[in-house]
Amino acid sequence: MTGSGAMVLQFDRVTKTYDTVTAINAVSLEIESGSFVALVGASGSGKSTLLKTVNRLVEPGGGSVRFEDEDVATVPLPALRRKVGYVFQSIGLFPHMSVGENIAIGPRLAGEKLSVSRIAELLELVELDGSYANRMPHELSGGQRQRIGVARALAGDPRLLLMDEPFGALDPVTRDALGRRVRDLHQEFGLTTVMVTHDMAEALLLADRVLVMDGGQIVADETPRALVNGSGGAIAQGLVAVPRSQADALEALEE
Ligand SMILES: Nc1ncnc2c1ncn2[C@@H]1O[C@H](COP(=O)(O)OP(=O)(O)OP(=O)(O)O)[C@@H](O)[C@H]1O
Repeated sequence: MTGSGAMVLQFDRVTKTYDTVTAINAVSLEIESGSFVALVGASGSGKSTLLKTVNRLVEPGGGSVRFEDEDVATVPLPALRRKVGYVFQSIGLFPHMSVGENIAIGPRLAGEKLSVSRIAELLELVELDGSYANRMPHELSGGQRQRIGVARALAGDPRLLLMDEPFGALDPVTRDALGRRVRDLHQEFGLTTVMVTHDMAEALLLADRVLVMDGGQIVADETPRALVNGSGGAIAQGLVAVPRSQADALEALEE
């Protein structure tokens, strides 16, 4: 369910242009505290670029992004990145650091040392035993690495979680389990979560609100229920048609 009603993120006519490509075209958008928002759309529609304007991996050419009523352009980067957890597909664990050191890297860069018990606690949040802290990244499966990515994103006690195709490289069973775990953590910690995904079924099942991007703009902004019931326009419905036709095909196999 959505949260308190306060707006945690406010995009005001945010634009980003690369040479001749307008990756984001004057996007204005507000995201409510406690909501779980999925950002879907075709490849190249601007999803990742929009997400990265929040933690300033991308600096917009125009417009502004406000996080908790502060323009992110004016917040010192370490403080911003501490409050904003970030999980992405190629999780980028440092190969020569143990799992524990990888989890603790964000706080360490901000001058804080995480205790062994805090690292074990973070591992338990993603359903891994505390002993994983001593492993090296190459000793993990892809799903375990992605769990470490989530633990690392939570290490700074963020209030906002940004996820860019976090489960894209995972097998369907792991993907489903980790998606539901993240949804539970979102609820447990009262986070606001924005997740980029290619998978409309994942968006419909995990999010409270689904934003559809096309050509650098948001062309639909609907609840999953409204999308399933036909709202959102042609582009959104084109994306909903994929899981719908798969569900129909499965049903047709039933005896
Ligand atoms: N660093 C960059 N330099 C030049 N063009 C870029 C850069 N980053 C993104 N773009 C372009 O901006 C547009 C939007 O890219 P973006 O990565 O935001 O799309 P996306 O919807 O996240 O795509 P995908 O689903 O494939 O990850 C694309 O046309 C892309 O080629």
